[in-house]
Amino acid sequence: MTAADRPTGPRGTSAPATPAQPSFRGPVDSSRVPRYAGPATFARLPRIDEVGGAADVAVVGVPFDSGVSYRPGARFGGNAIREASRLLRPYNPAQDASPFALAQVADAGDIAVNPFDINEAVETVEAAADGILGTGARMMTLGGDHTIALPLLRAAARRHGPVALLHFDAHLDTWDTYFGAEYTHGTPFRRAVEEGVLDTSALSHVGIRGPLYGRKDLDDDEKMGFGIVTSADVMRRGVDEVTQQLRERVGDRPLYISVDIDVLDPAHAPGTGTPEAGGLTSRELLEILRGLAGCHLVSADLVEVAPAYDHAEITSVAASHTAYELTTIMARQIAAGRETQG
Ligand SMILES: N=C(N)NCCCC(=O)O
Ligand SMILES: [Zn+2]
Ligand SMILES: [Zn+2]
Repeated sequence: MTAADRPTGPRGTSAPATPAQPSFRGPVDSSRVPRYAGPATFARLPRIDEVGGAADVAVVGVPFDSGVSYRPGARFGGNAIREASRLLRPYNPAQDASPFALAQVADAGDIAVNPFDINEAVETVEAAADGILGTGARMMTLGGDHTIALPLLRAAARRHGPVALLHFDAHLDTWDTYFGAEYTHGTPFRRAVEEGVLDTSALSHVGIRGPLYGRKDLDDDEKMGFGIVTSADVMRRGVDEVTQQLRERVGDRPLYISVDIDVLDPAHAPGTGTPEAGGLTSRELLEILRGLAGCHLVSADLVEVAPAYDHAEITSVAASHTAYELTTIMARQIAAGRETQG
């Protein structure tokens, strides 16, 4: 084909054979710089200031655990996950994607929150999340205890409208108050329903198990609109059937995924504050998440990693892989959106 034969664009210019692919700054190359060297960022990715202060996916820490009802220590979770994530590699075979080449994923550091004033902490997280989502970024937040889901959901809803929620947890976290306190790690999703930040036609808990205060806990939860996939359901029905059900419930709504690491069995995640026997395996959790690829995931959190109770980084490694699957879903979707826009 000569130049004259080439198809031309509307203004007579030669149409490029393939649109230019944007390039993104990825992780430090672990074949050149030992993976245990240097300060930890999530997956050895650049800090957000190293990529011009903006990213497609911002990985953000929230070192806060003043909302817990039992063991403290989740304030150290984000940094434990960053440390454990040094071993992640750039290609994710389970989703056939190199997430950090598809979108700019960067570590946005920590939100500095007041450990002595929960109300102020909730406001600080909400304002910081507004700022990050306002740049057009999606958030992958590393907790911190589950209290932080409320301000994160408020910010997500301010940007997208009421969001669908998939909540992976041993616990319902739809209780009313503890010691009269409204903002705790056992109450974020009741507050979120009350405030109208959730799309109540698309709410599911996954991995629920363990003793409750009373039957009313379940009745209240159902009235709020939640469906429950128990930990035993995952075992009996299997990952594929459960994932299909979750996908149908969520549809193409803007989706928030909240993962409390205690959804995993204490054998798979001992490093957490309120452990419950009989949980998911890390394999089950990762497979369910992979099966959610293609959903419109706008933000996610991973909370309740308390490294003081961990052994050999079992919990923080599982958490780092969980965050990796979630960021892969986001990066794939960002790249797909870029392609449809041309
Ligand atoms: N969000 C977590 N991890 N736990 C909530 C447990 C609340 C309770 O102690 O009843
Ligand atoms: Zn929990
Ligand atoms: Zn929780």
